[in-house]
Amino acid sequence: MKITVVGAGAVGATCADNIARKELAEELILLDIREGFAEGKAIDMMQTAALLEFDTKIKGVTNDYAATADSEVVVITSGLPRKPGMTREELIGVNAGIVKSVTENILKHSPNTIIIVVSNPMDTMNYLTLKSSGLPKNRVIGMGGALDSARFKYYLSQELGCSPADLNAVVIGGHGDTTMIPLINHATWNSIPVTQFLSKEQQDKIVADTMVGGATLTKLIGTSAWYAPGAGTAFMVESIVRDQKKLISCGVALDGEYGQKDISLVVPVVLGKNGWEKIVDFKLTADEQASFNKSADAVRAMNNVLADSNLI
Ligand SMILES: NC(=O)c1ccc[n+]([C@@H]2O[C@H](COP(=O)([O-])OP(=O)(O)OC[C@H]3O[C@@H](n4cnc5c(N)ncnc54)[C@H](O)[C@@H]3O)[C@@H](O)[C@H]2O)c1
Ligand SMILES: O=C(O)C[C@H](O)C(=O)O
Repeated sequence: MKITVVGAGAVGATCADNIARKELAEELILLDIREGFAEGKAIDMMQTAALLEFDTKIKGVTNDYAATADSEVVVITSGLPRKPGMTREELIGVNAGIVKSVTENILKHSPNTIIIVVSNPMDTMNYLTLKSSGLPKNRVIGMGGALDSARFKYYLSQELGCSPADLNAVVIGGHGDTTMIPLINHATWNSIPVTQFLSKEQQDKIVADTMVGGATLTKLIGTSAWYAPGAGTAFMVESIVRDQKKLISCGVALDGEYGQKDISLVVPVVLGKNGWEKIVDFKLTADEQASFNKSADAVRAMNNVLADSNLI
């Protein structure tokens, strides 16, 4: 198994670190545009191999796409992160060009790969990759829901005083401060609805905190988060390369599912060796479906920027 991570910054390096620790690949290429950066990060990580006892061989390269040839999975994290006070959507101007050119270069050497898009604004960057790569839709997957669902579980566990691992909780919609939809009415604590243990006020606060989870960390840190984003991406990679068929919220192309078409939005999908293999219908209430449609409108408006800029 060969995996490539593009972008050796905070998220890309953390994702690579998680992939190596889990030994998800024999060969892991870390690629960045900044001279020597990925090489340095890769050597630093390889120097943990003796301590952490993993066998994955990590190699860093500067813009050398030939080194990525025949990767079975490629993770794209290249691009600017937001600063405090910014929305993810404000990154589109710079990141769309980066994601498009990275995708083109990757496909020259790995034409049948599975691409996981992390760069923001993720819903629109995943749509761009779907449109510009020509890959079958099941092989283009956006990371956002895995992270947002983990954050949702964190906030629920804090309020319930329980282990996040005992929770089932899912976020769908868009990966934006106002477009994500934490499905609190579907969330359970070892199969008991969490709504049985939380007041309406507590529920509303958990939902609101989850939605601005990324912005909260950006304000605290000064740039956006990377530990949970890197782990969330590796979690998806693991389900694909081990063919685990885990049900994970991911950004995927919708063709009528959840009432939407010609858009990438986050919905629960089964992830396995073929990429996303099945969209699972959560049977939304009328209110949840209305929120989903509103998120779709907002994401579609961002997607239109791509056409206006001749990127698709
Ligand atoms: N989808 C999510 O849930 C999620 C979570 C966290 C971060 N992100 C996004 O991921 C991206 C990366 O975040 P970060 O914190 O790692 O940023 P970072 O600045 O630490 O790293 C980005 C890296 O991309 C590299 N890069 C830029 N252009 C490139 C190109 N053309 N080819 C190869 N490499 C290139 C930079 O040199 C840099 O090392 C941002 O857009 C951020 O918003 C998304
Ligand atoms: O918040 C950000 O801009 C980065 C990422 O999308 C996140 O949710 O952590």
